[in-house]
Amino acid sequence: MKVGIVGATGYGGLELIRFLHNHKAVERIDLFTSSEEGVIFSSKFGHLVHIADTPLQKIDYGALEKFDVVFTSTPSGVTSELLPPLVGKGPKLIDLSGDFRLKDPASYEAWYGKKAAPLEVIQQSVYGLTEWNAEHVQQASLIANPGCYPTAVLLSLLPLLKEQLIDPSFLVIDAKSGISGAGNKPSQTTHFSEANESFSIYKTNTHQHIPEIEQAISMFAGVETTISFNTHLVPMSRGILSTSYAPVMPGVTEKRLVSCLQNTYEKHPFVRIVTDANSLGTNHVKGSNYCDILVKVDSRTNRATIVGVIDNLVKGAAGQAIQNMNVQFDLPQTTGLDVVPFFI
Ligand SMILES: NC(=O)C1=CN([C@@H]2O[C@H](COP(=O)(O)OP(=O)(O)OC[C@H]3O[C@@H](n4cnc5c(N)ncnc54)[C@H](OP(=O)(O)O)[C@@H]3O)[C@@H](O)[C@H]2O)C=CC1
Ligand SMILES: CC(=O)N[C@@H](CCC(=O)OP(=O)(O)O)C(=O)O
Repeated sequence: MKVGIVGATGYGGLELIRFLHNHKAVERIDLFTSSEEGVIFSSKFGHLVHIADTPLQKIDYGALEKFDVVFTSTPSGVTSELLPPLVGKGPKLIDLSGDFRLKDPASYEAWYGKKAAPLEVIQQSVYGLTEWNAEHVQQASLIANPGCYPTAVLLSLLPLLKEQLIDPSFLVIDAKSGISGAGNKPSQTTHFSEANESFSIYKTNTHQHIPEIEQAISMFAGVETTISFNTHLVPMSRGILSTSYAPVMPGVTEKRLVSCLQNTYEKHPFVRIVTDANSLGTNHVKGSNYCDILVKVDSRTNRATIVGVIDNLVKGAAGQAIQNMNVQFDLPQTTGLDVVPFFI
């Protein structure tokens, strides 16, 4: 199939190229830019010499319409305007940004501080958390790829919430991310001299992923809840680790929680349930499409500690997008990671 990537020069776009280059179903990859038309892609990214030697192209609707799949890996606020004219025109659209995730435009505007996409287009979008929504993803023409934090949080919590094994009324989620989660433009907080040897909280109680997580818990677990969710910046390149705390329902054992997770993800190749905390950490998932999940019950408080670990660029962005493409076209759940080297 022929694939176009808008936002190819960003971190998500670079990982998409790495995956797609070895994907058996992909015969051609075209790369689009809003700022560097004509620049030979590999001249900017040495690890892609001989792999992506094509020039960056200007974003053009006539060209985009001809692809089988178009990935948009742009900052929020871009695709809400760019994609509506393309929906239903031919290519399957997989958007990595937050622009089509929230079903309520007022909620998007409140949390993102930007104008929402038209309601009729939002209504057509399907939330692409592959492990939980493959059936709908298969039919969709516009897929809203989940955010990075929501991927780690939801994959680890949804099974336990759906089976009513933990109490949704007191969910506390403490999440940490590497710097690449913030994209390739340094800001004061992500600049090396600020982030290195530091550890900081940001967007305290106001993170835009709060409504996305609550919406997905309602959608997939059938539970309405208000979460406490906070995010922290860790001086590492990539990776997310989220630790959630919730009271365990009366009579539920740790064994029951573990088996619920194991049963849910038995047929999902990219989720691993780990039982030993020593084998859990962002280094174990770097560059991979895995989400690792650990659950332990604190016997003193009868609260569960639920940990989800992903590579935010891969499981949270590009890899999840490729999984969505595979599901849409009924392709094997492969990623083709082996040959193309890492950038970071
Ligand atoms: N980084 C991560 O871990 C994750 C990111 N995401 C989401 O994926 C999306 C991409 O993230 P990421 O790759 O990190 O972002 P980056 O900031 O690294 O890259 C975004 C790219 O978008 C292009 N771009 C910027 N402005 C515009 C515009 N107005 N019109 C068209 N293209 C534009 C730029 O390329 P050019 O100048 O060449 O046009 C830029 O390289 C974001 O929405 C992010 O929230 C989701 C999950 C994880
Ligand atoms: C470390 C860091 O800054 N991470 C970003 C994640 C951005 C993201 O994925 O947000 P979208 O929902 O807009 O796609 C953040 O916390 O805002």
